[in-house]
Amino acid sequence: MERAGFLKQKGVFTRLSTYMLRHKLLYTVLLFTTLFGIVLDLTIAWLLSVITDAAVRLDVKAFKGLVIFGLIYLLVSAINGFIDRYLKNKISAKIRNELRQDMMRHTLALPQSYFDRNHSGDLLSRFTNDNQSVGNATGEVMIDLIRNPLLALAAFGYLLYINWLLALICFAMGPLMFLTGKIFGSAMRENSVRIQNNMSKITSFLHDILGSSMVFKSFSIERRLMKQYQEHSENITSEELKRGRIEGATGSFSSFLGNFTFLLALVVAGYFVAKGSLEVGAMIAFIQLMNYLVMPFSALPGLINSMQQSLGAAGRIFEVLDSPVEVNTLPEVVAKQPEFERMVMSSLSFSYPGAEKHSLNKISLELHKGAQMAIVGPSGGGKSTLFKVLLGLYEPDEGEVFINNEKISDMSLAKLRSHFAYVPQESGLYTGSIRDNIRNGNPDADEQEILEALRQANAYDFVMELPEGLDTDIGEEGSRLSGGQRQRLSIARAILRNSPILLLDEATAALDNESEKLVQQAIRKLMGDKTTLVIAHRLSTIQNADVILVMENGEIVESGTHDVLLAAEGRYHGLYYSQLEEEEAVESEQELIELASTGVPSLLK
Ligand SMILES: Nc1ncnc2c1ncn2[C@@H]1O[C@H](COP(=O)(O)OP(=O)(O)OP(=O)(O)O)[C@@H](O)[C@H]1O
Repeated sequence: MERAGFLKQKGVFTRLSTYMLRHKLLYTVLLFTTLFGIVLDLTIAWLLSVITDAAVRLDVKAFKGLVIFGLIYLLVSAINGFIDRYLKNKISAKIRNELRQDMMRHTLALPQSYFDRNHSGDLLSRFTNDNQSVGNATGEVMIDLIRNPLLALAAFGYLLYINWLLALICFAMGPLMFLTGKIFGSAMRENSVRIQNNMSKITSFLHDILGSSMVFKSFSIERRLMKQYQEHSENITSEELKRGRIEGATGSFSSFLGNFTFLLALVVAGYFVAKGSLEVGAMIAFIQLMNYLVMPFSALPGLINSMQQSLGAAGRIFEVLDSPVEVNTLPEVVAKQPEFERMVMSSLSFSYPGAEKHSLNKISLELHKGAQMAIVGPSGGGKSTLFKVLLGLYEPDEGEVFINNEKISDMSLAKLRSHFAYVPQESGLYTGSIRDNIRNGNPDADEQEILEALRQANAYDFVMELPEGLDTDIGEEGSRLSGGQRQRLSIARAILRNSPILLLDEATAALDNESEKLVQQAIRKLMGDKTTLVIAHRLSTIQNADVILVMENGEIVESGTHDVLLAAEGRYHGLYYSQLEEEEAVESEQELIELASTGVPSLLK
């Protein structure tokens, strides 16, 4: 187990070094400043001994030169320190930036199944917490891991030169320090993994909650959420407290060893000075050098722990980077819209990974240029899944889809998707301006084309009334707009895309009559003479469709025009009349409310 973990970390480190090697030059300069820093550290010990000896010898003349030397030393040391810190930060920032971008490029290419399986909050945590942690490893921690043993070695060499017996006493604690690191290291590693997992859970939780403030407010579940958050937060605190205990034990144990050796060596050094076999200056230099020997050894276990934490974080990032992608390079927007004549689905079946039952079962249909096809049916019938397969988000288990006689499995995903303009149920708008959102339909669209699309989508007037017009920031997922406004912007985006087939997933959320009318008008303009495949939840909107398919349990159980299906008195007939009854009930309820609200004041008069 332990060995497997070590091998895994070794693999992660090798992987991480490919990023580090891209900055060979910076690392070389950093190595130079580090080595120079060690020389500067030893120089201080030497300077102390020279000043002390000059003082003991009452050699006043020597001080002028020593002061000048000291000032130059301070200047050089400050410059070296600046370059050293700057380079560490620069390398770490650059590697973090590269990892972030690689991760984003990879994430954008991940298949839909990845997003269905993994929580977006977990991904967020890898983009932020883990990225930060890896940055530390490639800068500060990495260099200190190299610097500290070198400093200890150099100090040991100097100590040997001063007095070999003292040097050996000091060096004897080395193995003990490593033992400390080993004892506490594995506890620290396990603790880090638990903290990272808890961080990922809390980020996922926050992501869900903060993205749906209306839900928690309307359900008044603030206390419940607070309690759940408290649990998540306390789990992290309890692990952090454990970390504090482990770090405290590691730190105090290693500084105990360090101080013990230090005192021992000091007593011996004092004894040598008293006996006259060691100069006072040499003893002062020795005390300084002791610090350089003790400090790296006592810092080493902590550094190894930090490195392990960072490698854990890097492992989580590489896990994402190793997840299979659906495309090797991010697709380009296809500038020229493809011609479309006919789409055929033949005996298409599909089950979600791990699911026992088919979500699509032997679906066959034909859609011709200009035709308007509607899909209706009970919830869970497979309507959205059909769209997902068409868009190439999932591959069918059996059967094929042909567009103009070409198998979609032989097309690039970019080419396949260029056939469709998709209007999702939930609008799918992003934080940013209206202009940016509409342009996602066609990044090359000019101002006139954007305004025209807004006009056709019945969105022009409301956008122009906003203080910042097209530049208005619509908030998270368009939260500063009404439901109907969001839908009309989503339609404008699809209009701008101008693809031959329109995939329209009608919103289930009911809009008020006025808003509904505006959206319906926009949809009609969007459909125009376009080939349309629409998932319809309100059957009243699709009575003119060329063909209506009724889907149930992944199968097409009925198909035909509105009149034919009504006459057949089958599933569609049942769905249609039950919805009609519901709508009538809602309408009469609304009439009663209106009557009540207009009637009450007149009674009061
Ligand atoms: N990501 C998924 N993983 C596993 N099963 C899924 C997934 N998405 C949908 N399903 C299942 O596939 C079946 C068809 O779902 P689908 O979303 O296509 O239905 P739908 O007709 O669009 O429903 P609705 O009208 O409610 O949107 C359902 O049984 C559903 O539970």
